Amino acid sequence: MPSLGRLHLITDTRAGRRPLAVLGAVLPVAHAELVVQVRVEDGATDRQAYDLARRVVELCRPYEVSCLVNDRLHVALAVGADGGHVGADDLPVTAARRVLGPAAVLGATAREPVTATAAVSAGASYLGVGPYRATSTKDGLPPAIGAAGVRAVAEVVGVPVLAIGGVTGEDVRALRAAGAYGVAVVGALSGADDPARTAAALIRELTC
Ligand SMILES: Cc1ncc(COP(=O)(O)OP(=O)(O)O)c(N)n1
Ligand SMILES: Cc1ncsc1CCOP(=O)(O)O
Ligand SMILES: [Mg+2]
Repeated sequence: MPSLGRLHLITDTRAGRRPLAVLGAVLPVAHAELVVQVRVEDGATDRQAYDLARRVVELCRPYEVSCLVNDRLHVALAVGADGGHVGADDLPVTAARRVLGPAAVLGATAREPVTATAAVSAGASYLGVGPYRATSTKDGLPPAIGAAGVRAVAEVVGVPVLAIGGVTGEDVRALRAAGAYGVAVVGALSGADDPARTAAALIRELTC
C-alpha cells in the first residue's frame, strides 16, 4: 500500500459550495500529500454520490492522488476508488474491510483510545480523530477533544491519525506535536478565498 497523504480534502456538497472547482484548484499544488474523500450529504442519492465520486476519481487519476469514499462502500467499489471511510453509524470496520478487501485504504472515526484500538484491530488503516474543535460543517457532533484528545489516541495506535473538525493551517503545528500524522478538512479548503494557496500552506506545515 503506498504511503498515505497527510492532507485529506473532504468534498463539501452543501448548497453553494463547488467541490469539483475546489478540487481542480488544489490538485496541481498538492502532489503526493493529498487524499480526496468523497463525502455527500446524508440525503443525497446513491446516484448523486456515484456521479460525484466518478468525476473525482477521473480528476485525481492524472495526479496519482488517492480517492476514498465516505460511508457508501458500494460507491467506492463501483468507481474504483482506493478505499473508504466509516464511522459509528456506518458498517462496522470488520465488515467494511471484508467489503473493500485487504489492499484497500480503510479509515475509521474514533474519538478516544478504546474505540481507536478496536478499530485498528478490526482492520482500519488510518483513523479520523475528532472533532478537534467545534465546527458548523457537521451537525450533532460530540464536544471537541482538542489536542489532548488527539494525543490520547495517537499514543495508543500504530496507524496514521488524522485530526478532523475545525482544523486550519494554524492548528497543524500543535496537532503534529500531539502525534497527528495529518489533517482532514472540509471548510478550510472549501471556504478558502484561494484553495490552492491554502492547500500549499497546509502541506508545507504538514511536511516541514
Ligand atoms: C477522516 C475522517 N474522519 C472522520 C470522519 C467522520 O466520519 P463519520 O463519523 O462517519 O461521519 P460522516 O462523515 O459520515 O458524517 C470522516 N468522514 N473522515
Ligand atoms: C465530517 C466530520 N466529522 C467530524 S468533524 C467533521 C466535519 C469537518 O469539517 P470542517 O473541516 O469544516 O470542520
Ligand atoms: Mg460516516
